[in-house]
Amino acid sequence: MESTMKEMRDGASVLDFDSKSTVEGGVEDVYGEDRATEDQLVTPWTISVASGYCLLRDPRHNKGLAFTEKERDAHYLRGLLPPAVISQQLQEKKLMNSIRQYEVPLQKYVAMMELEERNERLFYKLLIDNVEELLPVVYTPTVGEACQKYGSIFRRPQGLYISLKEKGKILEVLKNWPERSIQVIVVTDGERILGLGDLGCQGMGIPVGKLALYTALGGIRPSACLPITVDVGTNNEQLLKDEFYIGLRQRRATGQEYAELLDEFMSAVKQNYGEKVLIQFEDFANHNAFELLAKYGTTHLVFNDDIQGTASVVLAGVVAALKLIGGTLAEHRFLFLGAGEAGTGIAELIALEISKQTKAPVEETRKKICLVDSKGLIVSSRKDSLQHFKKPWAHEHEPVNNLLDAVKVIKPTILIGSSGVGRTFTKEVIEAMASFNEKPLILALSNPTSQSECTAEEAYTWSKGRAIFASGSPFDPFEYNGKVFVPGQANNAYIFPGFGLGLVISGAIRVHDDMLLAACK
Ligand SMILES: NC(=O)C1=CN([C@@H]2O[C@H](COP(=O)(O)OP(=O)(O)OC[C@H]3O[C@@H](n4cnc5c(N)ncnc54)[C@H](OP(=O)(O)O)[C@@H]3O)[C@@H](O)[C@H]2O)C=CC1
Ligand SMILES: CC(=O)C(=O)O
Ligand SMILES: [Mg+2]
Repeated sequence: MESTMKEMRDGASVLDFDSKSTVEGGVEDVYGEDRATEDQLVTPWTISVASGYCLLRDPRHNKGLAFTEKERDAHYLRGLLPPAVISQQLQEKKLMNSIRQYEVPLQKYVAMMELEERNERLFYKLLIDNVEELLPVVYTPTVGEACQKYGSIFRRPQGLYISLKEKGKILEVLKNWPERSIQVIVVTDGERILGLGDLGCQGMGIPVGKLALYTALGGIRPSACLPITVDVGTNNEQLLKDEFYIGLRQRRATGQEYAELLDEFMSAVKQNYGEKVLIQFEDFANHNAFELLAKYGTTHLVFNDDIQGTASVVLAGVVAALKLIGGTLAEHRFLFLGAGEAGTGIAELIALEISKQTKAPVEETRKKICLVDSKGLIVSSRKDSLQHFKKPWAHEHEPVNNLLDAVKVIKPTILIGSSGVGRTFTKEVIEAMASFNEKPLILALSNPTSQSECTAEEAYTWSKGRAIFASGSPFDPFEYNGKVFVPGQANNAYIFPGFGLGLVISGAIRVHDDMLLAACK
């Protein structure tokens, strides 16, 4: 052992390279480091001990200038740091000062990601202590722009990439991840990133951001969190042409090829981490999201954040808003713009809760809720052509082509935007809501800010200060007629970290609707 270690230090005779090597090509230096060819690889050896120079480069343990005198002695750090010892509190102050100086949100994002790569404890300290200020940086809206530009800002992998190239080897890929005790996985296939569409492999920013919140808001150890992007290609032409694109350069696999990769992934996760690992599906397109949830909901500990997390947080928001707008849940009429994952997920949980409260069957309570999609109001005459998750919402009603007309005929008390399309709550729509509601509840859930159905300013101005408003991405307080209105944020971030924590610490192995209702309360 002794001699092997010495040989490794002295120049890697361990690998038994000599001048008679059969390796063709490659340029050789005295350490044999450049012997690798494409056919014959040189195994990269590192001796990893968390002390000295390596310790300063290990984000899990590095404290930078906050290492105390005693720690500097104990961990062989003398001389590797300037003499000043700076407390974590002061480090935090310095970093917040420098982050505040950036005017471009993406620069703040990059600064935060660099900090995470350098000093993980400090990263989480900043995030926890300044959550209101930094949530829009590491999460929506800035994470949306980060995903769009991920190819350019990508430095080091922050999670696992499992692509079609890894088919048949996913279990091995999972074993490449340095941590063993994984409790929460957030996985995306990048097809519906916020309201920005298909960003392929660059969707990785989303699982990374979501898991940062699992730690900052849920208290799950960072090492127990694993962000994963399953790359089955992208249909985003711009990315396919982008020379900096980091993903598979092919159109999306579908059908059996897609299902088989996902199936291998789900089996490998269970085999590697056991039955109690939580898998959160995030930002899949709806044609896969509902199917994956139905398929794996009975065999794995999974939930879909966009369908179920959003439902839980929005129901909680509506129930809280009843204190302002009055009435019981059952006394309200709901209209949605957008009948996808978020829209139908929220609608179903509201119907379920009304059913619980009133003892009416859920088939009846669903009738209090109407949804508009890109083709107009969902009505029974459209039933045959509807995707399965829309069918329960195809009520008996005359066809209505657009949102404004739907608002006028249905006269909802609560209007919820989950369309992914910005500025769809027009002046006419908000004015109509305000014409028959003393306090219309307006939720513009779509992310990021550019896709919000309306801004806070628009909701308050067009309703003459009467709207109760919340949005998926945050808006600043707005002053109208001398009164300051503070908009709420309706985002699943308010629930998934706590929900996930509950699942993990309770030892649950399946997620049930009752848990979502309990979380909502
Ligand atoms: N605040 C939060 O916590 C959350 C917010 N979201 C946001 O919600 C948005 C939608 O997400 P998700 O439900 O998963 O997406 P989906 O793609 O599943 O659903 C989008 C829905 O909007 C409809 N739609 C699209 N364009 C229009 C339009 N111009 N007029 C009317 N309807 C339209 C679609 O219609 P059709 O079916 O006819 O195509 C579809 O029904 C995204 O922006 C996402 O960021 C999502 C989850 C959580
Ligand atoms: C918040 C979120 O999950 C989304 O917009 O997709
Ligand atoms: Mg999402």
